[in-house]
Amino acid sequence: MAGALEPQFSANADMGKLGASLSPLLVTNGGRWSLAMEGQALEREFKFKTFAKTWDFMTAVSLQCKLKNHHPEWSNVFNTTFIRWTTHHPKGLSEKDIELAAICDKLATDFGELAIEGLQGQQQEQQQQQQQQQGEACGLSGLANRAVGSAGDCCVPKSAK
Ligand SMILES: C[C@H](O)[C@H](O)[C@H]1CNC2=NC(N)=NC(=O)C2=N1
Repeated sequence: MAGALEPQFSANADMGKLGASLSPLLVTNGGRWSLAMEGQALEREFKFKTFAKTWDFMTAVSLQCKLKNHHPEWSNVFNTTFIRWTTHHPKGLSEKDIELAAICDKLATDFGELAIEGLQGQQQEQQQQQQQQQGEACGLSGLANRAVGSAGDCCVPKSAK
């Protein structure tokens, strides 16, 4: 079960510090993010009223990615954006993933993120898991997975190849 996953931090991470900043982001602690990919990733969906708002949010996120030199695995259809933060090299959750996840939460609020009606954190996570089990290939995480497959080993420095 995704909720029972332990975070897998990338090599050289200060686990105590990362654990403390990660914890409030998680659905299990009242946040909005779920651990995925065997604890190596944080993911969630964002919904907005219109495509224009969604795209503005994604543009704002992309500016932060440029500033931090860190990219998400993400996909978008109409008013919904799926974002997964994971570090490709060294593999696992890093400080940048956690920092950018928190920035996404803040930006989403600024751009008028819609509340997921009637769903509390735990229920929301159950729904996400069901969606994963029901075949992510046609969902937004499936779209992001396809992009990951095509991008190859994007983040391995040339010296380590
Ligand atoms: C060479 C450059 O520093 C790397 O490609 C960076 C850029 N952005 C990155 N983004 C992510 N998500 N993981 C990485 O390992 C990573 N590495």
